[in-house]
Amino acid sequence: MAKRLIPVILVAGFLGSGKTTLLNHLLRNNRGVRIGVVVNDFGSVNIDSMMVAGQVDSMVSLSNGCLCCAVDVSEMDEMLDRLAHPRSDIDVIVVEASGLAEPRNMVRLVLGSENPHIGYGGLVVTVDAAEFEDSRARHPELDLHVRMADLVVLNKIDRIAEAERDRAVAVVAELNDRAPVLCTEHGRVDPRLLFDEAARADDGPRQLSLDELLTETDGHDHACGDAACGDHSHLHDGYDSVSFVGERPMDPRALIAFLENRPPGLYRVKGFVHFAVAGHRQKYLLQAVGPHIRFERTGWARGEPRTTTLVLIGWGIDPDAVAHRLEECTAVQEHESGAEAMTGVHRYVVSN
Ligand SMILES: Nc1nc2c(ncn2[C@@H]2O[C@H](COP(=O)(O)OP(=O)(O)OP(=O)(O)O)[C@@H](O)[C@H]2O)c(=O)[nH]1
Repeated sequence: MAKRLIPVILVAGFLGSGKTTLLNHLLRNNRGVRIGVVVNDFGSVNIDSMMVAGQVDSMVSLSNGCLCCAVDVSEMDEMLDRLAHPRSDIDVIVVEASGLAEPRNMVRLVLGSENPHIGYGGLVVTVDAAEFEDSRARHPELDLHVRMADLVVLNKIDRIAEAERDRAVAVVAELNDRAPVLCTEHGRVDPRLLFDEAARADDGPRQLSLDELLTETDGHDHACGDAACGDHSHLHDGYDSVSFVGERPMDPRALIAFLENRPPGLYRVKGFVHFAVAGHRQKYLLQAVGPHIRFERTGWARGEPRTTTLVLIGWGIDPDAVAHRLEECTAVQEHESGAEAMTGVHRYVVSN
């Protein structure tokens, strides 16, 4: 019997909508299914790969550019070849796109793959239910992404009231009456849904989305400059990212003041923070999506340098000015006392 094709499932969705959270959920609840991942981040520091590291055996990570136009089919093949080869023990590959990726190009890259061991397993699009209306108003491209999905994960429903959720479901269904819509908190999707879906790759690559790809026109001007990208604008047109690595600890008050008064357009901040405040020397995971700020306490690995590593993404921002403001948030010296300085941070700490 021919060896089963390894399905490649694409996970796309706007900045901060919950792709890494969903991926981590799948990795933790893999039910014995061996998952290989391709993680792509827009910044030069790949925070996403740091967030899934330790949970996954096989990972290929790409930073500093959007998979959808930073690589061509042969480069995508190189990545897939590292996970899917005759001796591979991987059952399924999940590709997490950057939050600015153009799913259509990602699908094209997988469908164009010459790797004989893989099959296209479908496109999952995550949607931040709380930010959906604002985001689609600012980025009409997001509607097209929902239309292309084989499964829509309407995430963060804990942040909205039931009526708002019903409205969001109705909008998604109107955009795409073909794909199931799952309402989730923290990306908690039943993995069987994806992996069962994925098993269909036995019958050859699924081409549901391809039909749409070939017929869909989104009416936008082409602004990418990459002929392979097709005739459309990109979410990452006009976006800038700043990668910040601070050797000196961060001053908690200054960092909170920065986060609460972000430069307009700075939509996404993620990474790890080192505060050298007595009793608070843990590694703090920082996540900001739109107006929401969140810290989680985690631990430093043995020997891990105590640095602050952040990626900041926004539209119309001045990257040098952002980097400068962050530099100003670094503390001149370690705070041996003054735990009260952490009060502002504590307002945003959530336990996992
Ligand atoms: N309240 C709430 N927060 C969530 C939920 N899902 C994810 N988050 C939080 O949203 C933030 C962003 O989640 P990620 O999974 O990193 O989002 P992402 O799509 O991978 O982000 P990018 O890679 O930057 O595009 C994190 O702080 C998550 O903990 C949810 O269902 N409810």
